[in-house]
Amino acid sequence: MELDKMDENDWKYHGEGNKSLVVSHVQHPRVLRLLKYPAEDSENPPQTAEQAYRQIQNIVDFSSNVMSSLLGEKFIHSGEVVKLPLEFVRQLSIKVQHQRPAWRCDKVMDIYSGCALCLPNLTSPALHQPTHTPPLCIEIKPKCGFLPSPKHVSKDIKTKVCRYCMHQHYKVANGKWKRRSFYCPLDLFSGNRQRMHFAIRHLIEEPQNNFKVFKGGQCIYSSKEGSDESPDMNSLLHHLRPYFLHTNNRMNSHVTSKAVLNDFIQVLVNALLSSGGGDGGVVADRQAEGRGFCEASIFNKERIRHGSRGLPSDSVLFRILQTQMLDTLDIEGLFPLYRQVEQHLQDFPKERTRLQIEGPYNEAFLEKLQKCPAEDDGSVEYAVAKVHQYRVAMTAKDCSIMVALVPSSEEEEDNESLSSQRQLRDFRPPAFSCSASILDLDPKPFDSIPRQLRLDQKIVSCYLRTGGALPKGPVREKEDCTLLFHPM
Ligand SMILES: O=P(O)(O)O[C@@H]1[C@@H](OP(=O)(O)O)[C@H](OP(=O)(O)O)[C@H](O)[C@H](OP(=O)(O)O)[C@H]1OP(=O)(O)O
Ligand SMILES: Nc1ncnc2c1ncn2[C@@H]1O[C@H](COP(=O)(O)OP(=O)(O)OP(=O)(O)O)[C@@H](O)[C@H]1O
Repeated sequence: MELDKMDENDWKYHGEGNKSLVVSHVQHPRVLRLLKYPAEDSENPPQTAEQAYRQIQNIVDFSSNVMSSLLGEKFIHSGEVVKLPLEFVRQLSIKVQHQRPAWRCDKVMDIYSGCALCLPNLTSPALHQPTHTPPLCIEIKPKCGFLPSPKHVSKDIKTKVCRYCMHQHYKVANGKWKRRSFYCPLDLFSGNRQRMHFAIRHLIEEPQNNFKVFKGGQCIYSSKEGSDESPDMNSLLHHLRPYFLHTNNRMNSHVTSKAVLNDFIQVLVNALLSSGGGDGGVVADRQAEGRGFCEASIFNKERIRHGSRGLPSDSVLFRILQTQMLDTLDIEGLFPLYRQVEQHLQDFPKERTRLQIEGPYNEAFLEKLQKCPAEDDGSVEYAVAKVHQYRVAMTAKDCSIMVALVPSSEEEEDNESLSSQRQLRDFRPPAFSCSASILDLDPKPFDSIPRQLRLDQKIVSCYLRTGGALPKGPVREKEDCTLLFHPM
């Protein structure tokens, strides 16, 4: 990228979250991720260019030195900080403004620092030689996949109903989303194919900010926040159909919509479970302790035909779950330790640096959280290590997975078809090369912890007030088998 020859016409709006706005290059497979600030700060940027540069460098360091070691290098693309001409950034901001969703416009793109994070465009993968059919990329923000231990929570409901399912009630009550999603992260992280299939079907039905589909780098399926309408599933099926026309080893143009959707979900489940040659060990403790099933999930436990096999030990979901589970105390158990650290920093402000509260996110930081004593010995080191662990777990609870499905080239498919005809008489899944990456691995600020506690309390009390009635028995059998199809 020639930084002195940047032209806003080479870039287009790609997407955004709460903290950053992403533009993609029109020709090369890369994106720029720019910081956002609250709109009221637009006249006076809240930090200097040097601070913005440091913030983005911290993101790179946290991703490459800390999260990469916990999640596995093969899933991580940390990118690099780039300095951009200010005029380019200003023009870019004007260019993308009209494409931004209204509900994200309470924040503005940073046009002052000229700093951005340059990353590979994970929606334009080049795993194989280019094929005629564009790759499909599926972005899933899975959220927290386990229930907290009863030891640390004050409300029993937290050990029965997962945070995501409770949060849905709060989000609908506050108008963030019009409809509740029946996706449950504990089903996705179960490692049980039926439960995972079920979870993904509910992500498709009500994607919110947890599910998007890209085709050839373009977003073709996502929720529009605040909109009354469900996303257009017929349009999604229309896009997916050409990828899933093979049944019984034959091209079949009469494949039903249901079959297309089932095949799509099956390929996605396979990609999420793919172990990349690992030993296939399983997450045992979460299941055994009863922390892997949420009572609000509408998946009927009795439908599990085969016991859960757990997640393969180097699958992307396993690595994310293990990292999330560094939160061993729940926010309620962690908060007193946070207060202890806060008090210590008030008494000894210089300790902030030694304890690496705002980084640097280097090997020493990783060591601090990995070598945390098993028991609370009352030391500030213990408290800091638990806070660091909690923050890392927060990042893992808020990251997204990008699964790339690249159709095999026709030549490869022909060869594969010959061998698979010998092996599989009745079903040949579509041939894709799959890969998974993890995105949005920013460090969560130390002082975001009190907000976590307040939000936790609001979510639980809202759930107990409005939605606390758990589904009774094996309910919604019908719902868990039926997706709403409209004639195409
Ligand atoms: O607190 P949560 O679980 O609602 O997560 C926030 C996300 O909300 P979600 O529930 O996924 O819609 C929220 O996502 P949205 O803005 O709702 O798309 C952010 O990811 C936020 O992270 P940050 O403060 O921008 O670093 C997330 O905040 P953190 O708690 O991870 O800091
Ligand atoms: N490397 C990438 N390649 C392709 N698309 C990307 C990449 N990074 C981000 N995106 C897209 O941009 C969107 C916003 O990015 P990201 O999730 O990093 O923003 P954020 O502001 O940190 O989100 P959050 O709301 O979770 O804080 C993502 O949902 C994804 O669709």
